[in-house]
Order: sequence, then C-alpha cells, then structure tokens
Amino acid sequence: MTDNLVLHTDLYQLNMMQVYFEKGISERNAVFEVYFRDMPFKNGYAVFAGLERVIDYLSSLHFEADDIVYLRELGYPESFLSYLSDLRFTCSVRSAREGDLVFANEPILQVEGPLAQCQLVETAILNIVNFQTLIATKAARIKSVIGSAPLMEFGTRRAQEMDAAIWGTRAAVIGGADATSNVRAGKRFGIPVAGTHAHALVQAYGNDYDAFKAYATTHKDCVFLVDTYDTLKIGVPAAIKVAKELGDAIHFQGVRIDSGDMAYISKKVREQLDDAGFTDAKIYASNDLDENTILNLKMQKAKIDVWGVGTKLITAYDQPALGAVYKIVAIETENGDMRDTIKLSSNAEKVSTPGKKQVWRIRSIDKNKSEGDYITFSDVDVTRQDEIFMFHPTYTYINKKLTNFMARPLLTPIFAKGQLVYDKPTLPEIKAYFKAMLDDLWDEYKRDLNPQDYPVDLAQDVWDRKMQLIDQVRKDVYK
Ligand SMILES: Nc1ncnc2c1ncn2[C@@H]1O[C@H](COP(=O)(O)OP(=O)(O)OP(=O)(O)O)[C@@H](O)[C@H]1O
Ligand SMILES: O=P(O)(O)OC[C@H]1O[C@H](OP(=O)(O)OP(=O)(O)O)[C@H](O)[C@@H]1O
Ligand SMILES: O=C(O)c1cccnc1
Repeated sequence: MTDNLVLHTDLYQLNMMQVYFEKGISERNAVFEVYFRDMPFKNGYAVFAGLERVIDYLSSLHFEADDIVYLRELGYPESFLSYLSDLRFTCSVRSAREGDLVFANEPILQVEGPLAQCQLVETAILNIVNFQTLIATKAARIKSVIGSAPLMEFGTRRAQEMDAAIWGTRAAVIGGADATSNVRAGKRFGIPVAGTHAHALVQAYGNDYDAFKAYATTHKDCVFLVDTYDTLKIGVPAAIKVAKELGDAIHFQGVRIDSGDMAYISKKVREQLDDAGFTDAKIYASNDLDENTILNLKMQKAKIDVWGVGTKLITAYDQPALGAVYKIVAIETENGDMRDTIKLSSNAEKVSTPGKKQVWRIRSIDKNKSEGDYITFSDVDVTRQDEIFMFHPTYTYINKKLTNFMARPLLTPIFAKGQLVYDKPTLPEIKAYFKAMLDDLWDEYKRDLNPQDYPVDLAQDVWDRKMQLIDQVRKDVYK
C-alpha cells in the first residue's frame, strides 16, 4: 500500500470536489489565498517557512490506484473516481519566499487554477505553512535575544512526532538555529549537527571522571555534561582533570550544565575553568530554555556561551498554532469573467478581502528601511507608480503619502499552470536571506515585547471593492 500525500486532505475537500465535478464547475478558474490574522507570539513579524515542502507535495500530486480503491470503499461514484485518477496538478502558485518576513492579514501564498484542485490542496498547504512558519518565528525570537552566540536545536525527543521534528528543525534553522542534534535532519538538509552527551553516560560509569575519560579516549571533540551528581564539587573538577590528562590529544570544547540556578552556577563554572587555564572552554546550557529565560539569564550576566533549546522551540510551547487560513477570493463565472468573492463575519477581523492580490513591500529610499506592506490587485504594478497613499484599513485616518520608495512584490511565481518555475534556494541562502530581510526592518518592529504594529495597508481600490462587496452581499443575501 502506498502512503500517498494526496489523501493528506480533509474529507470535506473531496466531498466539495465531487459537488464541483458533478455540477460541471470543477474546472472553473479560482483563486485562493493563505493568510493569518494575528501575529504569532505577539511578535512584530513572522518568518515565512514551509515552501520547500509545499513544492515537494504539489510536484507529486496524483492519485495512486490504491487511493482510488480506498475512495471507492468510502462510496464515491465511478465517474468521480475516474476524474481523480486522471487528475494532474495544473494550478499556478505564487508565494512569499522562505525567510521572508510576513505579517497578519496579507496573502502569503496564492493558488490559482481549476476550482476542484485548489480545494484539494488547502489542508496540506495550511498544515505545512502553519507549522513551519510558527517554528521559524519562534526560533527568530529566541535567536534575537541570544545574539551572535550559537543556538543549538535539541528538540526532537519532545516534538509532536517525527515529521514535526524534521521539518521543525529545518524551520528553526531558517529562523536562527545554528546546528541541530537531529542526525537525520543533518543528512537530509545539510544542517550542521552537534551535540554533547547525556546523563546516562555518567550513570553508566557511576562517576563523572570515568565517563569523561571514556568519552575523551574515543572522541576528539569533547563537551562534558557536568551536572549528574554535583556540578561544582564533582562534575567540573572531573572535566578539568580529564582535559589536563589528555591535553592535546583532545579538543576540550567545554562543559554543559542542565539544571539548577544557571546564572549562579555558570559564573562559578567559568571561574573554575579559567582558574584551571581553560579560558577558551565554552559553557553550554540547556533545560527548558526559551527567549524569556535566556533574556533573564543574560540580564543576570550568566556566563553561558552556547544555548541548547529543545521543547519550547520545537513545540512552539506558548502558542501551538499560527491559525493561517485559506480563503477563496475570486472565481470564474459562467460567462468566463472573474468574480471577486468575500466571506462576511460578525467578527470584523474575519471578513475576507476580495480579489486576487499582490503584496508590495514598500521601502523608503531615503531611510533604507521597510515602510510597510501595500496590498493591491494583482494586475497593478506599484514599481511604475511615483506616489502611493497608504492608510490603515480600519483606522483610515492613520495615513501617509509616500513618494521616494522602492516596491518589491512579496508573492513570487512558484508554479505556472502546474510547472515548477522557481529555483529553490539552499538552506544557507534562505537563512542569509532572512537576515537581510530583518536588517530592512526598523528596530521598533523587532523587539520581543510589545513591538509596534507593522503597517499592512490596502490600496484604495481594494478597500473600496471590499466595502462595496460587503454592501452587495448584505443586499443579495438578506433580500
Ligand atoms: N538564574 C535563573 N534565572 C531564571 N531562570 C532560571 C535560572 N536558572 C535556571 N532557570 C530556569 O528555571 C527553570 C527551572 O529550573 P530548575 O532549577 O527547576 O531545573 P532543575 O529542576 O534543576 O532541572 P530538571 O527539573 O530539569 O532536573 C528552567 O527552565 C531553567 O532554565
Ligand atoms: O530542555 P529542553 O529545552 O527540552 O532541551 C533538551 C533537553 O533534552 C535533554 O534532557 P533529557 O531528555 O535527558 O531530560 P532532562 O530534562 O532530565 O535533562 C537535555 O538535557 C535537555 O535538557
Ligand atoms: O547533545 C546534547 O547535548 C543534547 C541533545 C539532545 C537533547 N539534549 C541535549
């Protein structure tokens, strides 16, 4: 039996596809857009991730014979099953690039093509983008307090199963992790792998000295975990003894602490290492760390050089879901024209913005910083405009005219009618790209706590169309 990702969808997508197929509208052109409504972790920006897996998924989208057998068991009719057997992905996709900064209430990925296909892929696209964007953003928050010191990703054992560990690790690297303990992620994505050892090694030998000595006589690079019994009285002295005994035979990189008051202990450990002449030895720390504990430890002047972060990064502990949605924004009518669609809600924030759109990152030429994002219809080219008027979509009196600016389209072509047209960047390129994007952002949007809201504004005609459709739908629906 194959485990084909095409069935990684919700049953209701197949049921809607069947409706479209039987009523003869499955091939009508439609446009769907992905966006999220609230900034994750109340951060000032989110880091887009997941595109690589979305590309893998869409590139191989097809139904295998045993998928069809299963769907037959579920009761779908033969004509629909035969349509599914022949289905090949023919949509166009435009998307933010991995490492792009993205913000609430703007399209970050767009699928255009036959209605039924657009419907089929909703679940997997959201599944991928929601998780990976969340983890990349969490990693960016953690890295922002760590600064240039190394961040090691240690989370696999606590991740929500294997897929989350592997792709979460990759997302964490996009957002700022420098290395991972997950060997499979290292092989698959070329991420640097690194690690120390666990308490089990010390417990197996029954004492720190014998364990460290055993490790040192089998490995060149050594970081000893010193807190199994007593960090300051036993662990660190044993590490120093072994390092002295083995001398140049090993590269004594340092020690790891994993419990207790890490501010106090790290300072004492630093003194012990320095007094023994190991001023280059690094102090690694781990134990339920996140951006808050790390910031706090730094404020206490903890002497920590390398940060190992597991659970709270890989599980996005304080906010387990991004909440991105996938909404239809336009559909072809009987006579071949495109009709913009809207979804109303008693909750103003949940009213969708109609029409196929583009997001323009507006950068001031004078200040060399991003001024905000400006959402237009997709056929508008803002690079040809000399002046734009940006206003807050709810508080419209907050507005500004911009003249001396550069505009960059956020959504870039990935698939054109089913053909991949995008050169996938390497992971180091994505990481570097994210750093460059972050440099363009004012510090006010970058702080971890209570950042300013980055402007995401609608062009006047997009805003007008939204208002007009709200009125029109109200009239049509409640008539
Ligand atoms: N000086 C500090 N300031 C703020 N938080 C700290 C400090 N030292 C440690 N922590 C954090 O406090 C939390 C609890 O640490 P605690 O001392 O309970 O761990 P532990 O019980 O020694 O270790 P474990 O439960 O893993 O065996 C951890 O998240 C740790 O990172
Ligand atoms: O704390 P995290 O951020 O998740 O980092 C990963 C943890 O994994 C290991 O612990 P282990 O599984 O051996 O359990 P422990 O809590 O008893 O150390 C390691 O010692 C870290 O504490
Ligand atoms: O190498 C390490 O120190 C490590 C690896 C996984 C989890 N915790 C620590």
